[in-house]
Amino acid sequence: MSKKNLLERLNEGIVVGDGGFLFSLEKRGYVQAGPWTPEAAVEHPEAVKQLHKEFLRAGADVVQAFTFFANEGKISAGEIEHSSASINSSACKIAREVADESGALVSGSISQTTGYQNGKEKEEVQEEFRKQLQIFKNNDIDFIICEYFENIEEMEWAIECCKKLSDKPVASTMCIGPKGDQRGILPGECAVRMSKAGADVVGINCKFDPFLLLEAMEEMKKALDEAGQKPYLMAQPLGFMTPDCTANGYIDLPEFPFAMEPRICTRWEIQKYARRAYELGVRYIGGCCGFEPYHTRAISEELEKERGKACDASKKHGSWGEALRGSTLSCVRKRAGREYWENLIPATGRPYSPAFKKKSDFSSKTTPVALNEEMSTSSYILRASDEELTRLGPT
Ligand SMILES: N[C@@H](CCSCCCCC(=O)O)C(=O)O
Ligand SMILES: [Zn+2]
Repeated sequence: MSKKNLLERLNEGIVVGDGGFLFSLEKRGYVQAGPWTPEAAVEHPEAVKQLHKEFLRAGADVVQAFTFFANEGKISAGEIEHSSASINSSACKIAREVADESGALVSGSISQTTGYQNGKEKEEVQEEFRKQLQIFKNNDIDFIICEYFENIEEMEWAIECCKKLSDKPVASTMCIGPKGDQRGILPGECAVRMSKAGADVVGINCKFDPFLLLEAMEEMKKALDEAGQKPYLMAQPLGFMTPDCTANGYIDLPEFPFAMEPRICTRWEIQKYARRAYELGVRYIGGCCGFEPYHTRAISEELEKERGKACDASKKHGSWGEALRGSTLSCVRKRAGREYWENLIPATGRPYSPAFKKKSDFSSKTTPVALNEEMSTSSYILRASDEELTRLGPT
């Protein structure tokens, strides 16, 4: 029996996405921060393969081939001995090999280009997309993701290429928050334009924490409903908390990229995100930078009933920490269960770690989007406003 495609699966329910490959592999020494290019698909295929397997074990329904930023502009700009074509081809083959072991879907991903950032014409920018898309076609990937676009115009160019070159489903996610794209085009208009350009699935990935991202997704849903557009909704947020970021998301935080650890989401925050995303009507629920396999497991566990299945990695993890009842330590046994973990506000362990960044810590001049004005004028933003606390929930 043939495998159900992306749209058939979304029509039936939830598709769990995988997580952040660049950040995960950078920590393991296979990706260089800065260029953030995926030559590891050729240099260390076993590392890429292992990470795919771990996300699948954690419940991912999709193997996103490691082709992000593998366009010619990015690859030729780096000191990389491998061609864009060889990286894309190797990434697709690794993804297919792993996916076929479990019936998961394989996606290829294209992303924004330096060409567009440098003002190149539409035809030149689209030629970069076409080269990657042709390799995806040669490898018969199951669907295409256009991800991490800061400008809706370039996203529309990318979707146009996908629709011309391929009959596969197209998912498109901008990397924007509540303030919209780099030209200030708001999330709602971006969503409608992605849908009208032909994307079957629209949403947001990266740059913002799960809760800020869902705020922007709410705007998308409202605008799509008003415009009578009915694409599926997709969310792949950061696995970091960034309520104090600017309109440019985590990139502007002084901690990016090598001191994000105090901001890592707990598995319980991800369960809260997965529930809110599902209740909002998002049906492709995954993660991006900072998302490790245990975060994906948290999505799987929160939505286990809705999905009608548990993930393999849950065999080593009792729901809401129930497995702690097996601890020899009575103080740990007491922490088994939802009541404890859902209400814990975790400390960072760093006495001087502020809850939020000082306004002067930001490289860009834009004030933090997540906080209301009176909060962002204080020298130290030591606590969230009441509205922030209710929005972020008790944890
Ligand atoms: N599918 C990709 C998405 C990466 S999101 C973008 C990270 C680049 C940050 C930068 O440009 O500095 C992944 O899993 O890593
Ligand atoms: Zn990302």
